[in-house]
Amino acid sequence: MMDKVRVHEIAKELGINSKEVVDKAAAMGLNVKTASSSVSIEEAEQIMNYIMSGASTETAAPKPTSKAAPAEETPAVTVPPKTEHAPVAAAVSEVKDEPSEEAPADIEAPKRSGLKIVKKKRPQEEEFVAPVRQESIAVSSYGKLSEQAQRELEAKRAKKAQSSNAPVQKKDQGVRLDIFGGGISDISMDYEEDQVVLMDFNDLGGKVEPEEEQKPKEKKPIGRNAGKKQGANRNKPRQVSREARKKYTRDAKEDEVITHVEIPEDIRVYEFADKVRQPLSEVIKILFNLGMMVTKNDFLGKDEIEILASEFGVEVTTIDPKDAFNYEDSYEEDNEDSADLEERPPVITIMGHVDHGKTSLLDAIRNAKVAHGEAGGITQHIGAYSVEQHGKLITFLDTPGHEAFSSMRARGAQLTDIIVIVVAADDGVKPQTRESVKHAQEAKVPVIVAINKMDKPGANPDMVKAQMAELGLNPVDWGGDVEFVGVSAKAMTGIDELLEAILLQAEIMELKANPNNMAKAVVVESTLEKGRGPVATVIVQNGTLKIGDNIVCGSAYGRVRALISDRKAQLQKIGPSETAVVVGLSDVPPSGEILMVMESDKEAREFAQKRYEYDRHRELSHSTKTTLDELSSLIAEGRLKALKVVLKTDVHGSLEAIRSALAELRNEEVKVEVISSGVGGITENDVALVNNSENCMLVGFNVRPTGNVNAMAKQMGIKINTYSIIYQLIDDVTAMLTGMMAPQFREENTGQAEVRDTFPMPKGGGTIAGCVVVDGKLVRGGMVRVIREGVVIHEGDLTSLRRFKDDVKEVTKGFDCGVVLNGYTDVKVGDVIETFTKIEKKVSL
Ligand SMILES: Nc1nc2c(ncn2[C@@H]2O[C@H](COP(=O)(O)OP(=O)(O)OP(=O)(O)O)[C@@H](O)[C@H]2O)c(=O)[nH]1
Repeated sequence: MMDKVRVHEIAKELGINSKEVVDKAAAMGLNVKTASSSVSIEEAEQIMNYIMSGASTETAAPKPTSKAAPAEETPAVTVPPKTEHAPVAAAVSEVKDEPSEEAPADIEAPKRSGLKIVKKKRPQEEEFVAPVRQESIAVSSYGKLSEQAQRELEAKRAKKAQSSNAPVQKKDQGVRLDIFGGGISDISMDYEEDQVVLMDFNDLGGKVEPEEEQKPKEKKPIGRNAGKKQGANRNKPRQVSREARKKYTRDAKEDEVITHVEIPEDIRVYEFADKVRQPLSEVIKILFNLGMMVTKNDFLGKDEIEILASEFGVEVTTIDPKDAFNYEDSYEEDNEDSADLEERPPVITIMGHVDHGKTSLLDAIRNAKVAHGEAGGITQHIGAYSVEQHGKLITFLDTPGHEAFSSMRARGAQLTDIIVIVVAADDGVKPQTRESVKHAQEAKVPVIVAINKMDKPGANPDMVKAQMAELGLNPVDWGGDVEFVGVSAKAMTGIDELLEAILLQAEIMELKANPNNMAKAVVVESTLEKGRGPVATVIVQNGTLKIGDNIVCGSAYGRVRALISDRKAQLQKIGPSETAVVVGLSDVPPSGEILMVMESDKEAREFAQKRYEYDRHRELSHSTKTTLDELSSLIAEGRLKALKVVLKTDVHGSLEAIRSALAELRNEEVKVEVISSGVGGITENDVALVNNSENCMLVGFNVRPTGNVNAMAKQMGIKINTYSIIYQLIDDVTAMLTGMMAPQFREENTGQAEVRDTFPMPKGGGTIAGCVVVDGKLVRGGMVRVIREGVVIHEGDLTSLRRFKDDVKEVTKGFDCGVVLNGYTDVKVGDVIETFTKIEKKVSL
């Protein structure tokens, strides 16, 4: 039996928002605070009556006798003219979705207002609005509706079909309502309604007499608004300003036949409402009814858009807002047969398991080649470098392996031509080796295997070959197509062979680019440098990047002021597959971003600006959309213990890599929450932030705190954790997280004894169980449980364990003993007593 009604149900019934109902109910003196507060049916009726009539039960016009019919069932409002109270009330029940001031059904004004209210949603009924799409499922580029949504839709459609057959719809009845008692321009439609106000030419007999609309303004309201104050307060219940009404009226008139809209894929609730010219509350209501709680700033998903489109009878096509700043599309790719295409150097990424020698190999290659190059060439770490082998260049990406590679791939920047997988000859294939192979296979990038540490006595290249062959990489000398080269980064052997193999592979691939095109490059690493500002290491994919070029790079733009090589040489230009640090950007771009040369400074600036606005827009409106199901998991999430981290790194690549690694450190109990992160040194702000947060760790990667920051941290008792190896950082954070986890225990049973007899203790002190140990041993100091016929009937402590009259620590199998249980006397002959200890387990993530 339902004898309570919730506020939101009343609101839904009335088609207004819950807050209004709460306010009204409170004004009536009812104890109603939120949308989920409940009231009795009588109170609900009073509230509804009050809201509809603007008067409380005592003063209101006679109550509608039946519950208001759903709005959909009343496409044309039927208010017979010149009728008094009761019919007015009936009319009220039919137009319950109307705001109270909109349909006063002014008895003295029903002459020839020449207006009628029709439902916009039913064009087949109302020839006035014929262009409105009737098809309920809008054609769109989106995927299919979810099953549940589909069912909801079906149900709604059935309901609609039913209601459209209802006899109340008599379009030619010539229904007239004087809305607001004003002129046409003043006529408004409730912004929560889907009705449009149209001239009713039937009633006017073809003559429009707008003058008549002016008069009722002064007239005394009768009917729903009868008990209400006049004048300024007349429209109070809905609080819709005249301007707002005008606006909606105007919009409605202009856009009443919206059948098709173009929307961006990422559209928020209020933007969608605006686009389809529907009240925001209506959009929220529809989604709410489907169990989706959204706020106006939430982004809509594909299914939600489908549902809404169908509800509003609007066809929706999505456009990509990113098109506005997608400068990449404007790049004129070179025709494959173009005579301008020239051979370009290969770009190599080295991957492999930790400690198998990636860094050593990169260094070995670089050192070997630098020594041949400019004398004393001092190299700097810039994230990429080129070496020369027999007059041919090879560019190596020198970034935190997988992560940088993945993040670049995620951004669609396929930069790497060949992947060199390093495997230690003495260690063989390990988890990260497999991961590297997987990466390469997924990206369809050819692989060369460098078997490193060949200098070690335990080196076993055949083992490596066999293991790699198992992963699908068959060595050339075994009849496969993958080059395996034995090297030693330490002894500097095999380096030339490796470079030869790379060049050979590159030759097969026929890598080409057009050096005469405008440059298109990919950011490998970026940072903010003192004195130079934002700098980005780029690798040119096509064209030639020159000093003075106008460039755009995501939301950054500028002019190339300097190009610096890894050997600190100032360059004038860099061609395809070449790398350099670019100075002159307005901001630090993320790795993987595409840098492109533009015709003009203005063009570059515009693209960057649009991108900046887009990014900002997205950032400001983090979606808080949740379904009811998600809500409970969010609540559960709130119970998660979070280790907060403030993270600073030297370059963007590491920042992204560490962030994503930290995000993975979680289980059902603990997680990492990076509350602030950035590229650059640790600042006093960072220390202050950590100081103000609970469970917070300050982490720096390849950055060191300076004097002031150190002093401040010391004073506040904050530890600054700095690292230069990602794995150590992750290990430390993992240890911290583990420390936050609740201890877990493991039980260890020590033994069981059978109760053979029981004796009452002197002075009623309990029961002594005379037992024989049948398995293991009974021990004192641990826990005990009593088992009767296989069922545990008691668990607790052991008060005493005795052999004859002596207290003992333990009694082993085959011996008798007396056992007294703490607070438990109901031991019976035949019970089994078991002692056990709880051992704390080492928890791990
Ligand atoms: N004997 C021998 N040791 C090597 C060789 N190459 C690297 N090592 C040693 O192996 C260890 C790991 O080398 P790294 O170059 O740091 O390995 P990595 O794969 O870059 O490791 P991460 O950067 O931690 O992923 C170091 O102690 C090196 O000195 C080699 O060819 N022979």
